[in-house]
Amino acid sequence: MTLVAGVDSSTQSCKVVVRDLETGAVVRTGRASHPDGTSVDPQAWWDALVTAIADAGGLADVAAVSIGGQQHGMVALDAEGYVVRDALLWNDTRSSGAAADLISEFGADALAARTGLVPVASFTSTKLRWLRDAEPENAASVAAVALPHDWLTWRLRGFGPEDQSPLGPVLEELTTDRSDVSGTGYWNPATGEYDRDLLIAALGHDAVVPRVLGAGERAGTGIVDTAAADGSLLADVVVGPGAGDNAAAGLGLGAVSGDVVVSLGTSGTVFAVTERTSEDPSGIVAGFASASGEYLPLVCTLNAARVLDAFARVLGVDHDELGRLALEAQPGAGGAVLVPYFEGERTPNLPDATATLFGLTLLSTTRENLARAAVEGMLCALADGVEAILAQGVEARRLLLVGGAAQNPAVQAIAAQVFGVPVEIPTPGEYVAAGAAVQAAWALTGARPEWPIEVVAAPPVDHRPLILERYRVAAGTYSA
Ligand SMILES: Nc1ncnc2c1ncn2[C@@H]1O[C@H](COP(=O)(O)OP(=O)(O)O)[C@@H](O)[C@H]1O
Ligand SMILES: O=C(CO)[C@@H](O)[C@H](O)COP(=O)(O)O
Repeated sequence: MTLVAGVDSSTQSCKVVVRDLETGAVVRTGRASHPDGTSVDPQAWWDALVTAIADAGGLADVAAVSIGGQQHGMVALDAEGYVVRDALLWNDTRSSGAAADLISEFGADALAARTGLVPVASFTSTKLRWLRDAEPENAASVAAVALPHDWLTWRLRGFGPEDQSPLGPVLEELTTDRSDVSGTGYWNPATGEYDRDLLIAALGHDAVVPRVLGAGERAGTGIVDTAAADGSLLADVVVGPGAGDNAAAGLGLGAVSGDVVVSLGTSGTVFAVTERTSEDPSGIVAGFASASGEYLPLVCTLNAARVLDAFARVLGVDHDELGRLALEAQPGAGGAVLVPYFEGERTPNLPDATATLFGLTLLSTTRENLARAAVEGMLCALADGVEAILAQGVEARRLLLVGGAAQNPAVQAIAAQVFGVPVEIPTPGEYVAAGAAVQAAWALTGARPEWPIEVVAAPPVDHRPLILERYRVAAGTYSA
């Protein structure tokens, strides 16, 4: 049996899935946690990757591997290959002022046309501008800029600082892919080229940026044997291009025209695979590229699964019980409305906002209504995203619900009430890692594998417009 491996280095954890090349069947899995926080030493991701690989039984018998990862994080390297400072993650909002500065210097319309994006704090270019202004000494020492999956791929291939890697700090060996580079703010999805002027405007000087690989292209051959202490290499393992996690999930799901994916992980995202680039000067829809050669218009919120984590904690229950409580309440949660901007928010662009519970009365303040308000608030925050994606001309025959929180039956049922589109739940699984495994197989054989995806639930459409109407009134008070 030929085996391939896919990795999802996401915000909260690292997951490794080993699959049978022929059938796509999952053979082994491994997992390790990432530290909390929005500013993280990338070494923690490497340590988690090593642990997750060991947990998955190692990669010694695997023919190919590819790494999907959280998007946008700024991994700044000096000329010796050391990280200059902790990486600022996609959900770190300190660069919101830098985003506003870039917009006022270049204009939202021009930036949307040049990069597919209007800057918000999530995007890498704003983090570089923040570094230039807040930490000029660190900025001056930056020799290369990479994304989380680029850096992990480079390290796994054996590159890195002299004292930490067998092959040393060869910055020119950094690679990325179309999907992840499209979230930097200095790459043009229409031309497929870096926009060097924007990179220089952000960082203050030029730097090495990773070579951009196409779908199915190899980053190289040979990986570090993470089970060996001496840095020896597994010389024959093919390394795929890797991807941003959302694009990898799209690939893992085999998303095609008519599919809109809603992912409920740390972030909430809504996206579709399209033939054409998208340009949204309002900045709501990011015009990313897909991991399979097309495009990936995407809307992202900062507050998704962890909204439910917080309410489960406060109510002293686990996720299953939170779901049971939520389903015992009526749609609309007795008037309780949660606007869940716990981490600030990106869509709408309110980086300093906090969450608010509206509409509480003595009668409505029950555990059931609070649980339901949490689920409704998390989903309603994404409803505008679904509308914005459809406004880009995307057709939605069904919404595919994935990510940690999508496993919750209450989330599935309430999604069918909030979104006006049929909802389907694919077999529970790690779809980012699945997409990365697809890339590994593609890079190994030269052909995209066709592994089956099954839908295990399709809650009947039960549209309750009242839920979203009330939410919009409450959320509207933020921008008033
Ligand atoms: N049954 C469940 N109900 C609600 N939330 C869940 C459930 N299972 C996992 N989660 C939450 O999903 C999140 C992890 O999802 P995941 O898609 O792996 O996130 P990420 O990719 O951002 O790390 C965690 O916040 C976890 O608590
Ligand atoms: O910033 C975005 C998309 O633009 C996020 O979707 C990140 O890519 C993090 O993903 P998760 O860890 O939530 O899967």
